[in-house]
Amino acid sequence: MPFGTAVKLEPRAGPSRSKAVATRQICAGSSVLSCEALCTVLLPEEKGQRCDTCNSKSVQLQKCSGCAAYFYCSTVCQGLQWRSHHKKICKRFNKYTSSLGFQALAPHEKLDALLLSHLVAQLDGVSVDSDLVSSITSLLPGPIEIASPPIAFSSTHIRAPLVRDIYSRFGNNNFVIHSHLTTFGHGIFPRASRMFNHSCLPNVAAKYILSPSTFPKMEVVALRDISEGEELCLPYLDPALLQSRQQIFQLSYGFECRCDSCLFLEKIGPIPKPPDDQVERDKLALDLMQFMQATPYDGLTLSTCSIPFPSDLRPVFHESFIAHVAEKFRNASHDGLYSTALNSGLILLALYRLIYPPNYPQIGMHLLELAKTSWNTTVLEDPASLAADRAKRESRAYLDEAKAVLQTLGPEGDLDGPLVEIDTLEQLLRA
Ligand SMILES: C[S@@+](CC[C@H](N)C(=O)[O-])C[C@H]1O[C@@H](n2cnc3c(N)ncnc32)[C@H](O)[C@@H]1O
Repeated sequence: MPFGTAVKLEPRAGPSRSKAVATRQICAGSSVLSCEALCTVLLPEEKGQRCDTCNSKSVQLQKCSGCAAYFYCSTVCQGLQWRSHHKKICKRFNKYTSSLGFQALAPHEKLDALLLSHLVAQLDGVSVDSDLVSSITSLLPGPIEIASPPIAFSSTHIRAPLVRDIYSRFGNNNFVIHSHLTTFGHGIFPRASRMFNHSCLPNVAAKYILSPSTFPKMEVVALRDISEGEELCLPYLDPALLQSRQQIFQLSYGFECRCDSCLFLEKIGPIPKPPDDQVERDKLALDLMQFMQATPYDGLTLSTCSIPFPSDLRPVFHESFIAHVAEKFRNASHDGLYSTALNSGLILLALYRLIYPPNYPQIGMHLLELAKTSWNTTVLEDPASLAADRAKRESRAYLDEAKAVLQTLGPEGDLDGPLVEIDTLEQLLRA
């Protein structure tokens, strides 16, 4: 299968069937795959905020005059979606979404039902033997057979067994579409699904390019230099789901992850609950920071680092501990003491560096938040004070690091975003 010159498919042992392998050295920041969405659906809260075709945000969307349930930023986008699937769905849409069958579905099932409706309507005029249909049916099915939901359009051509066959690929192949780490829709990208297996220490990441008059495009970008022969892996889930991820892989994807990060967690044993007592929690965080300071951070996560991890620090990997630190940082950075924000922000940074691979977008976004937090302090302080000078230097340092990380992934998603914020903050720091 021709996937481009930098990547080829090779057989792989276990349930994964095949793997995407670098055919040559790939530099960090290079795009290894670019493909248009076959089909997308917006999250309900994004309806009317984004164009249903190109998914760009707009304040001047035109409603479909037929169903009043789809929104477009231009007649070009409306025409594209009309020809693609909406002409088959429009008249029946409101009856379908108010039907008991649709109403009884859980929110995530409703989203799948809408995406499946779009896809079946789109495939209606296509031969069942076509490359398009087989690009979906040749994907690996999920581990559990789930009845397909009612759909808006029943095709005499794409019959129920084929619809079930297609739906059985949804759970373990479809992608969430996001902008600057915020999910706004789901999409089907068969080429990317066919290629990439999962790793909790991925060396590539998916970003989405939104431009008017086209369907959203996925680009898969190298997060670090990749050697010839290395497997390219995406994260299927947020790697910070340290406790729950194996269960999700088993249930939704039918595999056990054996990446370095999972082997590391297996080696350190079960993750104990962190203490409820705030003083003890703070002590745990302090111990983590001392351990990190004593450990030369050379761009490796702990799971690929040879230094043994102290067992009394294991509770820092509890999902509740990470969530607690993230919330403390969020609250303090918006409306609290700089010292509290900086303290919790640095603990979160240490955790992210342990969990995520270098150049992972979460690390870059968090460094940018730290830079903004430091800058906000300089505004509150006397400009001539030592405290203002220190906060400015810290802001500069976090910003430089954020820039290096986020530029690896490059521009993505909505126009306003971290790269624009970096430019603005750079100008403020120069002034
Ligand atoms: C999107 S597909 C990945 C592409 C797949 N290799 C193929 O040949 O089509 C997802 C499925 O690949 C398998 N898979 C992905 N990552 C894996 C991993 N790290 N270990 C084992 N199986 C994996 C699982 O069966 C999963 O449901």
